[in-house]
Amino acid sequence: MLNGQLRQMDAFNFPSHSVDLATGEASFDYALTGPGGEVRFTEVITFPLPASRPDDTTLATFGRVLELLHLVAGVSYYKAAAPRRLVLPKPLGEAAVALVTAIYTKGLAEYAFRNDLPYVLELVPEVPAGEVAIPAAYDNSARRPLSAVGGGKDSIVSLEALRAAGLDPVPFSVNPNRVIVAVNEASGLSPLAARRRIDPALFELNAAGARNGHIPVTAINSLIAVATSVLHGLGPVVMSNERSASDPNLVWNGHEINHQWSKGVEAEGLLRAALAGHAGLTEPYFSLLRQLSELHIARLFARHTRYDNVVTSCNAAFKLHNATARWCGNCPKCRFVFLALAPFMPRERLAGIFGADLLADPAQVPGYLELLGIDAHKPFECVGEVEESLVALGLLAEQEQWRDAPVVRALVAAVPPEAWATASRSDVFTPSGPHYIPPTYSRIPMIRD
Ligand SMILES: CC(=O)N[C@H]1[C@@H](OP(=O)(O)OP(=O)(O)OC[C@H]2O[C@@H](n3ccc(=O)[nH]c3=O)[C@H](O)[C@@H]2O)O[C@H](CO)[C@@H](O)[C@@H]1O[C@H](C)C(=O)N[C@@H](C)C(=O)N[C@@H](CCC(=O)O)C(=O)O
Ligand SMILES: Nc1ncnc2c1ncn2[C@@H]1O[C@H](COP(=O)(O)OP(=O)(O)OP(=O)(O)O)[C@@H](O)[C@H]1O
Repeated sequence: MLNGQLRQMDAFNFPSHSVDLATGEASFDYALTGPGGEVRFTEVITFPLPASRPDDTTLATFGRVLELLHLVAGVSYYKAAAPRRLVLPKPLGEAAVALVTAIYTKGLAEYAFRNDLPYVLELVPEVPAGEVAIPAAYDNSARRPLSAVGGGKDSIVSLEALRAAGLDPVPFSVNPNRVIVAVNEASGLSPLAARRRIDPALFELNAAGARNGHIPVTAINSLIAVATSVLHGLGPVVMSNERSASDPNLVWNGHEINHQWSKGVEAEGLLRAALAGHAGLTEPYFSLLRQLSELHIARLFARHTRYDNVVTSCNAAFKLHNATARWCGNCPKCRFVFLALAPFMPRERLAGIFGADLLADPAQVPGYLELLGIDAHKPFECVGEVEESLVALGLLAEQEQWRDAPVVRALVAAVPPEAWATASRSDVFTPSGPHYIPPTYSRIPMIRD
């Protein structure tokens, strides 16, 4: 009955949104509509409040960022039915329309692929005609950066690079769980946090068999971070999205399918352009690690020992329900991060961080073959390129502490001779590719070595 009703939905709408500046609580309303009626949702995001009320210009900019957030955060609810019409609430400028279009097509590409819904990749939002007010310019580029912290190694590398450069970062997280709280405590810095409450009705629909799948969560977290930064009179939001996040997992019906699309450089450019065009923000958001490979970031992370007891990159620790305490030790991300860190730290230290030595366990071999491109496509997870895994394996084969580990031996034997030729150490450790790092930040020495 429920699914029958959802399948009849032909449009996704954005009825309203509001914010209460006394509590910091913003509500975002959504509706799936069709001949069978409508299903409504409300997402609530609670922003941390600044010590004093911001001036009107700041509040106007904050309001504009919330308008973009309303549109982008709708993906979670759109995906429960995937109707063919996406009906925007009011006229919108070109850059904002480009962002919204990409979020619902490229950001939902893995979802479209897995649910076999090719039309999702070609959605065109319906935008009401009319004038769009031009925002006042808002330049916060010289203020303290807000550094997004996800609990994993990448954001720790950024936080420490900003701190070492004297830029006085403020750590920021959405729904900090135990891992993130512990990472912030280990940093010794005073963090800000926003609370995001997905409408529980969505979980009920999921349990009843509604369409489900991956969404571009980084775009949502990024806009919440930008809104928080504006509200608190802070500077650019610094993300830790790496070079390989821009590379697709596979091509389907002529479209690239990228699990990490909203961490990629295309999404970063679209988000920046929409924030400039719609909210007047001149330097809102960039990834400090954009030109670095995962392996390069792993090398930088190995220099910091203060996070060893808390750092966790495994996605299972970040589930909304039934999260693991730390590393699950049996997923592509755990395997990849273990392999990436192994060349740069003592074996005991790495086993201590993970609570297990993954390269000592032969049961891990099939998963590693996948990462090495020997089996299937790149997994739908936040893992580096095949080249990075090959370079890491090559480095391990040269080290006494690792070369005889059962998994290392099995993998070295399994990699075809021609595959090694595609793995260039200098490519992996030389920063490259497009980026939006502003000059003050691109001079940070730690990112350059
Ligand atoms: C933690 C995780 O990996 N979750 C993905 C998983 O969801 P699951 O049901 O196992 O657990 P929950 O995350 O608790 O989600 C419960 C339901 O809520 C829906 N939902 C969640 C967050 C949200 O913002 N919107 C939602 O609608 C979700 O669909 C669940 O039904 O599988 C889901 C289906 O494939 C994924 O959508 C969940 O992914 C989370 C949104 C998530 O936070 N994932 C990140 C760890 C992640 O994958 N990051 C990527 C970057 C992707 C990007 O482009 O931004 C990465 O690090 O590579
Ligand atoms: N809950 C969150 N709140 C704010 N930012 C987040 C959150 N989760 C992830 N991010 C940010 O999103 C980006 C991508 O997240 P990702 O999980 O890849 O990074 P990470 O946790 O730093 O490192 P790792 O790749 O080791 O997991 C990073 O900049 C990260 O800081």
